[in-house]
Amino acid sequence: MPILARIPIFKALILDIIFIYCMEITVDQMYQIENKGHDMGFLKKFMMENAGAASVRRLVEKIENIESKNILIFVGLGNNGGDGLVMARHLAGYGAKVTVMLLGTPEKIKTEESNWNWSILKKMPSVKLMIGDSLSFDFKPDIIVDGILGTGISGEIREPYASAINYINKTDCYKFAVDVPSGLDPQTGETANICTKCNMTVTFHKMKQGIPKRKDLTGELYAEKIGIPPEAEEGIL
Ligand SMILES: NC(=O)C1=CN([C@@H]2O[C@H](COP(=O)(O)OP(=O)(O)OC[C@H]3O[C@@H](n4cnc5c(N)ncnc54)[C@H](O)[C@@H]3O)[C@@H](O)[C@H]2O)[C@H](O)CC1
Ligand SMILES: [K+]
Repeated sequence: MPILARIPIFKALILDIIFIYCMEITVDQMYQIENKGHDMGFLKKFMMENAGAASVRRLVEKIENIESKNILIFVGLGNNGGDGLVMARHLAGYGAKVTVMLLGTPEKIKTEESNWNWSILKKMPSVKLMIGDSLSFDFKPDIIVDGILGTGISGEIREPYASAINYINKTDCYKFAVDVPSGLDPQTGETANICTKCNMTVTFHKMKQGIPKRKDLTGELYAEKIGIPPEAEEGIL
């Protein structure tokens, strides 16, 4: 054993570092765990539901009088956007004034679980749905939810996501990131050409290695369980 590790305070520190490191996983491991959980029968739509619900719980804990707030939710066409759609439904349940801005057209939504959530929102007049790339709104948001890009990010940010990220950064309000601020690579902690700067970030299942390196962009940071069976980690972690 190295000399320093024999001194109790250093031993505790080394154990702490090992513990924190083990708690963090790679993005690739996250996708493998998610797929294994899905194959076990815990479907991705349930994970998405829990991700959106856990995010809303954190937001409601943080913001007083959520029912009086104008909340603008930007959603991308992948599952990060799907989590944003779930949040919209839950926030409407709290009585908040919710507007969803889908960055694209509904036919381009990429996954079954996101489509499923979009189709529920279409039956909910309590949530205002907008599509396309216009960034003009007839209200001032108190809160913006960034559900644009998550673990699926690759390369420089393309339109219309880039303009939405710029809009978020120049708007003065509370900003909440779903899973990871859009533009931040959750594996490396590096940013693309642009990235949202948020007040709170809720990531799912376990912390991804790059995210805690960028507390300047995440704001308050939490990792929330979303119901994936621990057995889904077997052979992966
Ligand atoms: N961790 C979990 O168990 C769960 C995570 N969930 C959420 O799902 C996203 C990951 O979803 P995925 O569809 O794989 O990726 P994204 O939503 O991040 O987007 C992918 C989509 O975006 C386009 N894209 C990629 N890079 C760019 C770019 N630079 N510019 C423009 N567009 C880009 C591309 O077309 C991709 O297809 C995760 O973060 C969580 O939020 C689940 O909901 C629950 C389980
Ligand atoms: K995001």
